[in-house]
Amino acid sequence: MFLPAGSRDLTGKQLTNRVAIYETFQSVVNLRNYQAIETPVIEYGNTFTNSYAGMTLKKMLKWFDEEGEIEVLRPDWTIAVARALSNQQSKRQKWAYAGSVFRKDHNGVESHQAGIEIIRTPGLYGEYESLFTAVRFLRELGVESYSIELGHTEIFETFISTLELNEEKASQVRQAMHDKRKDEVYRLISETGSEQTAAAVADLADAFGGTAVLAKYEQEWAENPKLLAVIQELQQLAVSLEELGQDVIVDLGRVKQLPYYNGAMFRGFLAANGAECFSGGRYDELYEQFGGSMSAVGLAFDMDVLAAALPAAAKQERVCILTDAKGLIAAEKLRDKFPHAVIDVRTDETAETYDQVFQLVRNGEEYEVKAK
Ligand SMILES: N[C@@H](Cc1c[nH]c[nH+]1)C(=O)O
Repeated sequence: MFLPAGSRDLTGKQLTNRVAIYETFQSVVNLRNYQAIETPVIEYGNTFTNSYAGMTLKKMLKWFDEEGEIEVLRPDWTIAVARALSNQQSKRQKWAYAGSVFRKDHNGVESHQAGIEIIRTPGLYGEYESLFTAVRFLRELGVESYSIELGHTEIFETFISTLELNEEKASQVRQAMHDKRKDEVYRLISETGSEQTAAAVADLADAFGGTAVLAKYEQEWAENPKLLAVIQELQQLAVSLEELGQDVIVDLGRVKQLPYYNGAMFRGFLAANGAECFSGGRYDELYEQFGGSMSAVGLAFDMDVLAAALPAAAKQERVCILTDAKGLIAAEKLRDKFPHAVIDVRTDETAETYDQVFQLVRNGEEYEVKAK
């Protein structure tokens, strides 16, 4: 039997690690007073494709329902949670979730996320809380070597808004910028006539690295209150993370990879393999579809990346109890003697390896335990 392209079965370390990681996530968010939320796996496509959410149907798993409406498998938690919360009376600010998202990309179709969303909080509270939760969670997992990258939607968008680009052109520039194809960025923008903006945006493709980049652009944009405010915001976040002992990098040329972001954006990268283990940002405008903008910030961890990166859980003692079918009850009782061991009760021999093997031998009505 075959699976559709992109679907896969999972066993072993990757799966066991993921379960353990979910447990750590639950305990971290419980201790920070997050409220759990779960949304259905099946939703209307429009929830994600409307002009506020901005996703495209192309990569979603979708079909028509009997009324001809497009339904999709949850392609994004953040939008689904916003929809759900807009129907709720709850005044809670901090929400946490865990489960699959479905998008067709190079990694397949299903990925596993655990995330947080923080709404209705003042100032930079949402950014701090998101980032601090990430730091705490990764520390609890024993992930030590990673960098947090800070970016901001309003740098690239401010430059772009001064140009009259149609949708198609704007998305080409965005893509070229995302791929850091500096020459292409310059070419596309200078075609519109503004060579000065073309040079400024192309330069942004190199504006990444350590936090010294912030100091450089603080000077460069000293006369531009909007960009200066962005730099100062990123500086505050960077300083707070560094105070917690965190390695911070910045990418001022970063473009939003999800259409709903409008503010600070952050990502976590594992030092070992450069894999992105979390990603998030501010998205106040997504809530405008429910009447009025609202402070909203969050991030989601890639549980598959984390599961692959963690070492296998510490080995537990493995015990095998061999018995005949009638001895199963006696074997069950024997478990109490090994409260922390992994115990396999078998009625047949096996090639699996154990630290200890016992045989239950019938002696009248009783069973005796013999070491093998
Ligand atoms: N939903 C985003 C992560 C996120 C959570 N909150 C804000 N952003 C993602 O899938 O990458």
